[in-house]
Amino acid sequence: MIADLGNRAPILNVRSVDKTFNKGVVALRRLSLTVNEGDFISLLGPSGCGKSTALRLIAGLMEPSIGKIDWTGGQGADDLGVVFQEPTLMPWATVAKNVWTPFRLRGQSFRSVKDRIEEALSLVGLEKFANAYPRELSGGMKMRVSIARALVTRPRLILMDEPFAALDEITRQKLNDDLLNLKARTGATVIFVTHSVFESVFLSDRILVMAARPGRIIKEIQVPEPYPRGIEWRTSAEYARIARETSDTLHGATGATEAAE
Ligand SMILES: Nc1ncnc2c1ncn2[C@@H]1O[C@H](COP(=O)(O)OP(=O)(O)OP(=O)(O)O)[C@@H](O)[C@H]1O
Repeated sequence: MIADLGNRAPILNVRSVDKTFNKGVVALRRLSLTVNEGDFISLLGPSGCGKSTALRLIAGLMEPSIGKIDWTGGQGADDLGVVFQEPTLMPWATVAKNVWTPFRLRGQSFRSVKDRIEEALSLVGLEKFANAYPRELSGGMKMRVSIARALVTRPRLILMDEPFAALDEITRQKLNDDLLNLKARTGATVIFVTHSVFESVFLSDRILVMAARPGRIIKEIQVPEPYPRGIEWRTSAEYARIARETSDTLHGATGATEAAE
């Protein structure tokens, strides 16, 4: 996995997508976004604004009611990696066997992809835990296994749905640092769903702030700070300024929604 951040070709286009569920719940209205190779995009918004629905549509797990999603990747498991809030590991299988899952589902033997599994575990710093079982791991380590499982096929796009929300603050910051290191090493393109203003400003180069009822993007905030980012970025005046702007946008939107009720 060699980083090639010079290439910023568009790989995904979401074009004016609406998603309406049965009983008329409009989960998303006119969602449009373009994802370029190497982007780190956060979808930030309050509960119920359609973040998970947007990810599920992009993952092809459901169809838009209106609009179109153009994806230059194929439909195969190779092109998309998905990480959920819960690590969803199989408790009876070792770490390595859990990471093997996307290949196993395609009928590829463990032995034939052993190198790829080792590579993915090394990317998340768990190479020494290949033979451990999930019950032996901390919450943060379990999440790393889940990330390794998403990376093992070297996907073109990684979708992460609040992956660190259930972790304590210190572990969460550590995994944020590790995620950026991983991005630097692999050139990964990421769409990251979060409730956290601070996490979105630390990680992303673009933040799409969403509002609820109907779910929609209300503002795109650019974070022009170059990668790699570390503690200097987290404690800088510019980080604080963008976090403030993002927070104001989010609270303005929430206030508007509440006022409309
Ligand atoms: N399968 C479904 N059937 C009906 N309504 C749904 C379904 N899935 C989601 N919704 C509704 O669509 C809206 C958006 O839900 P979604 O889970 O995408 O929001 P979210 O921003 O990810 O929320 P959270 O941050 O709480 O996970 C909500 O009003 C939700 O109740």
